[in-house]
Amino acid sequence: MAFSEEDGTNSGTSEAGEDREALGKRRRLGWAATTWLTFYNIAMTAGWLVLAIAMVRFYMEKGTHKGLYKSIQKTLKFFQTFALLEIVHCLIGIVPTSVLVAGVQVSSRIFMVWLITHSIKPIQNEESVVLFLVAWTVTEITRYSFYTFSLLNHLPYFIKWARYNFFIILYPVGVAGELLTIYAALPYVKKTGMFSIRLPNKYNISFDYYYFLLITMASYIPLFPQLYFHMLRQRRKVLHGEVIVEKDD
Ligand SMILES: CCCCCCCCCCCCC/C=C/C(=O)SCCNC(=O)CCNC(=O)[C@H](O)C(C)(C)COP(=O)(O)OP(=O)(O)OC[C@H]1O[C@@H](n2cnc3c(N)ncnc32)[C@H](O)[C@@H]1OP(=O)(O)O
Repeated sequence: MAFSEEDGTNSGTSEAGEDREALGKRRRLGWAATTWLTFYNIAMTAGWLVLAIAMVRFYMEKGTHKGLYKSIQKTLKFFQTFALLEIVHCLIGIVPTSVLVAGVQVSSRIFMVWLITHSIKPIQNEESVVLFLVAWTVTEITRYSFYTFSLLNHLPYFIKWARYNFFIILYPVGVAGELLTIYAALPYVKKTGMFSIRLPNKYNISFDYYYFLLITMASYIPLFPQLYFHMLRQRRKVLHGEVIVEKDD
C-alpha cells in the first residue's frame, strides 16, 4: 500500500506557500481531527521527553546502564503502546501515512517492548537495549514535535531538518539494537520453551517461539530497507521539494 505524493511539490519554497498549505491541510482534516492530533502529538512529545530525562538522570546518578530498563519500563510501555493509535489514525484516514508502513513500524516496536524486553527479564540489562531505547527516544521527540509544530503552523527549520536527517543514523542504530537484543534472548527462549506450544495437545497445533524469533530476525532483511528507502524518498521530497510518485505495493 502506498500513496501518491504529488501534493508535496515545492512545499517549503516560501513562507506564504507553507502557510496556505497548512491552512488547507487543517481545513481538509477538520477541526476535531486537528485538535485530537495536536493533543496526541503534544502528549507523545512530552512522554518521550520524560523518558529521555529519566534515562539521562539514571545514567548520571548510577553511572551504569544496568537497571535502566527497569527504571523506565512503565513510561516506555505506556507511550509505545499508546502509539498503536497511529495505525488507527491511518485506518480512519486522518493521517495520510501508509497503513502498511505505520503497521510495520509500530508492530515491531510493540513486539520489542512486550514480547521481548518485558517478557525476558535476563536480557533487560543488555547494552543493545540501551541502543534501541536511545534511538527510539531521539527519533520520537523529533517526530512528534515535527507533527505538533506542523499542525500549529510554526515549524522551525531545525526540527524539519532533524526529522529528515537523524533517521539516517538512528534507524540503523535502532535496528542493530533490536536485532542484538532478540539474538541475546534466543538461548533463554530455547532453554525455557516460553510461548511455545508442543504436540500433542487437544487442538493439534504446535508453535515454537524460538523459530518465530529467527524468522522475525530474518524478516528485517526485506522490511528494514523498504522503511529506510521510504524515509530517504520522504527526505528528498520534504527537504529538497522533489516530486516523487510511489508505486502501489
Ligand atoms: C509481530 C512481529 C512483527 C515484527 C516485524 C519485524 C520486521 C521489522 C522490520 C523493520 C523494523 C524497524 C524498526 C524500527 C526501529 C526504529 O524506529 S529505530 C529509530 C529510528 N526510527 C526512525 O527514524 C523512524 C522513522 N519512521 C518514521 O518516521 C515514521 O514512523 C514512518 C512510519 C516511517 C512514516 O513516515 P512518513 O511516511 O514520512 O509519514 P509520516 O511522517 O507519518 O507523514 C505522512 C503525513 O502524515 C502526517 N502525519 C502523520 N502522523 C501524524 C500525526 N501524528 N499528527 C499529524 N500529522 C501526522 C504528516 O504530517 C504527513 O503529512 P503531509 O505533510 O501532509 O504529507
